[in-house]
Amino acid sequence: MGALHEGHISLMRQAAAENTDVFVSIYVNPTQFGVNEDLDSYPKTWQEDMDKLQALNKELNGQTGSGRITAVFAPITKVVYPTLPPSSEITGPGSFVTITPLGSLLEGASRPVFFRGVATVCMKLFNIVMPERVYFGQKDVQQTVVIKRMVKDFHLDTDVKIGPTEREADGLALSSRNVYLGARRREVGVVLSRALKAAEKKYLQGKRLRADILWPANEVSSSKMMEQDDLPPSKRARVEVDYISLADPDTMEEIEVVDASKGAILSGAIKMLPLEEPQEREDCGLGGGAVTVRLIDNIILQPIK
Ligand SMILES: Nc1ncnc2c1ncn2[C@@H]1O[C@H](COP(=O)(O)OP(=O)(O)OP(=O)(O)O)[C@@H](O)[C@H]1O
Ligand SMILES: CC(C)(CO)[C@@H](O)C(=O)[O-]
Ligand code: BAL
Repeated sequence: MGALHEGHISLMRQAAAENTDVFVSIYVNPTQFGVNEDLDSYPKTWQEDMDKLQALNKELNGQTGSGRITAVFAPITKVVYPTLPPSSEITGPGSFVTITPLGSLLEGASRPVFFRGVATVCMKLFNIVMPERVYFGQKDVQQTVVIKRMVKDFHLDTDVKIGPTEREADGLALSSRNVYLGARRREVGVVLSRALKAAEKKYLQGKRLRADILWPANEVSSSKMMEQDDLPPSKRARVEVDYISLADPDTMEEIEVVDASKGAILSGAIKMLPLEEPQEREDCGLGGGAVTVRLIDNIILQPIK
């Protein structure tokens, strides 16, 4: 969806290492945004994106045995949705791909049209470009599960490859939406990756029960929420937890016990609420701190042989 950062570039590097020709798609797909979501404020940085791709190609040209970015596919909506103006209503008309119940859980529960939009646009992109391999980031873990399921169930002839989540030094997952955070919310936003790390530690220590794994994550997030609530509005960055989940890696359904031979997916979503009292000369991020920023993250609890 553009507004490229190192997370996206890392996927392109991986694709270039494994293929001769890499197509980059840049398209902010309207059908995956609900009517009250942030389609209009989604960051668009076309020129900077092109500069980054050219810089990457320069770097790749100097490497032997590496492919390069051959094309950027940035269609207009009339090309992607040729028949009807696309609908973001759950009951709206259109030709859609739905993956249920997988697409209704977690991110799908908070964003009811999201995975219908994602599966639909990816089906279109795959049909147009006919890639031998497609590259997605682990940051959007449920999306990777949905796409793998779609490829399997619709017999699509492509390999789905997943690249690791790129992070800031303190653990915050890179995301195009981070530009809206500003310094105050940026500092608090790292709570999600800290909470998930605390839960992962329990799994690595041998815990397998849901309650034993998730309590430290809930503890980390609720103490951060309380700490911020107690600060004055001029200093705090309020945060709400949307969900913290421990789920089956194939179905994304919540589990009570982790089967260590299969592993599990720990994931979460938080909402950074608008800044209440932005201060003069404060770095409030794009939008002056007024945009609610929803952040997601996850850790895969690897199977233990
Ligand atoms: N930090 C990251 N590390 C690795 N891959 C990433 C990262 N962030 C995004 N990606 C992947 O890049 C691809 C394009 O994602 P997209 O354009 O939606 O960007 P995004 O940064 O995830 O945006 P947002 O967080 O605002 O949804 C997706 O496959 C996504 O999983
Ligand atoms: C898969 C995707 C490109 C569909 O628009 C989007 O959800 C994304 O960038 O993660
Ligand atoms: N990477 C997911 C795109 C979205 O949040 O709409």
